[in-house]
Amino acid sequence: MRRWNGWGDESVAYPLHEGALAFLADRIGAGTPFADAPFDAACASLAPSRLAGLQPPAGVALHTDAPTRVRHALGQSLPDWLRLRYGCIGTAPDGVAFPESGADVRALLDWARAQRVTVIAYGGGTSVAGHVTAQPAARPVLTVSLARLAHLVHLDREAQLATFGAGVFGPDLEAQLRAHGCVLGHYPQSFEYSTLGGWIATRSSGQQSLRYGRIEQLFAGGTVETPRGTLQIPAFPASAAGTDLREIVLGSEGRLGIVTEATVRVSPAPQYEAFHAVFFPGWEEGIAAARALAQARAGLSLLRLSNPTETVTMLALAGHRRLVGLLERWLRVRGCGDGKCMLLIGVSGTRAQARSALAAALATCRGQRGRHVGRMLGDKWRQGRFRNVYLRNAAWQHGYAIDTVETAVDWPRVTATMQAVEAAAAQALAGCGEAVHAYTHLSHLYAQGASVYSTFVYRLAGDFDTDMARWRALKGAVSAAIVANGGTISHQHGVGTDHAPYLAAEKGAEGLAAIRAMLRHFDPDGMLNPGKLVTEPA
Ligand SMILES: Cc1cc2nc3c(=O)[nH]c(=O)nc-3n(C[C@H](O)[C@H](O)[C@H](O)COP(=O)(O)OP(=O)(O)OC[C@H]3O[C@@H](n4cnc5c(N)ncnc54)[C@H](O)[C@@H]3O)c2cc1C
Repeated sequence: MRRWNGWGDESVAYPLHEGALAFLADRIGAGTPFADAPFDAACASLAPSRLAGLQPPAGVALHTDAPTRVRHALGQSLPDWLRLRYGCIGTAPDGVAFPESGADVRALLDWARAQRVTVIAYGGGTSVAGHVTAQPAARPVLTVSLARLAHLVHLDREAQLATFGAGVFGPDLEAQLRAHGCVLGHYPQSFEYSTLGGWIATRSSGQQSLRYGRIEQLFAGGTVETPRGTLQIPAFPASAAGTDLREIVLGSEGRLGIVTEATVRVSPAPQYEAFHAVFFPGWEEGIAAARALAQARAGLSLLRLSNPTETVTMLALAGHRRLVGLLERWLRVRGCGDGKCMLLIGVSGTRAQARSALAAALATCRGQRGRHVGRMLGDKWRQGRFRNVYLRNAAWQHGYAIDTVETAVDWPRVTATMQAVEAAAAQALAGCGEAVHAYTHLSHLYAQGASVYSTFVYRLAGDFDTDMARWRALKGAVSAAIVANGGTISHQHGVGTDHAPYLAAEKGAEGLAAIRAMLRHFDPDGMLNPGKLVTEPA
């Protein structure tokens, strides 16, 4: 069963070992564990449903019970966690509907418009930017879960196109494709619990986007039910027929309509896949190699460069102290001591393609004094790629919060942005009398620049207001640092509520006005997910 107040399946634990706890205590002080609010108390705190007793469209399941409402009230951002863990749910949907077809979604939107009900589309609820949280509103709020629209509708192997119900979760989507020898290749870290519709609506990016592309490249067309009517977007290999309507659906965050079916570009399953690790003496060498590899368009499936603090942290959290100790001694005599950086390199395709891409990549790395250490760390990363997220649960149990931010900037600004974000986090938490353990990796690499992804670990105070104040201080400071350095407010997590105040910095007044006008066209009454993406001007 899925955890109601944390990440993932209740039966999966990813404990922090003694060494990892000592590592954290050394850097930011020992955490203090405290009890979470019980589920029953969270349910009891909800206001009565304003949809109870209303008759939904024929044949559509509408649940107004408190447990279902709590389970669909919040996403996975740190403020969402604070509200769940402390039992301060606040606003919750008045009901959750489970349509089983596009026609059900159409009927729900027509019904909601007639009843003056606000509608929030809900995929997997893995948003980390406040996307699925109901705003305090005079109107009742209906969350529409796409969980029952999860099937492979059509597969055209010749055209390499697959059409799915938009509520399909990552593992189910890949399993249905694998049965036909295909993959989509979209692997966000939230893969286990995020959905195709959510990926499209938030412009998501998967860990192997270097090979398969971001969701923008994978989304070929589909069906969107909007309050005004049905938007059907056909899939063409390419088109010069004016504005591409996919672009207005991508990143629309549930404000334009509900994606019911999506057609995606699939690939034959790779025959071979491997992940290798290379260490560099320092950041300068690592980033030079990473940039050269990205700009060579070298046929790799993954490049992920950790800065020195992240490298140390990953090695400390890995356990296996003896093996890591041996590795570090081996690296030290080869010039990679304190300050070393780890680069993960993924190769996929036929064995011959993978071997030749890897050989070329390692030659580039050697030019920057990179030391190839083989596949062991890469294999470990692959095993843990969707499991490391469970560390958030374990850290919380020991009194630590983990939060992340991400942006993308051009190469000349990558290092300065990384440093500014980490420094801003340290300063913000120092203002709260706390220390932060901040570390960064470049998660997605392009010829033009890279995504800069920073993680922050800091102590929880154990009460809602203080922890919310700490998060606000941190989030405000790092967001301001991103904007000041010319970064986008989000490379992959979207805007939601948490990033909305910073959107004007990159869209400008005219850009925001155009987005608002476009949303108003499809949703004239403003009934879809208000307060997300763009706020209405005062
Ligand atoms: C631990 C963790 C790791 C993550 N790693 C990544 C990562 O590597 N890459 C990445 O891109 N993101 C990542 N995310 C963020 C998150 O998983 C993505 O934003 C994801 O795309 C959200 O999908 P979802 O199905 O959970 O959508 P939800 O959270 O349910 O919804 C997100 C938004 O999309 C809208 N929406 C959902 N479905 C539809 C639909 N069918 N039609 C219209 N609108 C819809 C919602 O209304 C909402 O505004 C991570 C999140 C967590 C918690």
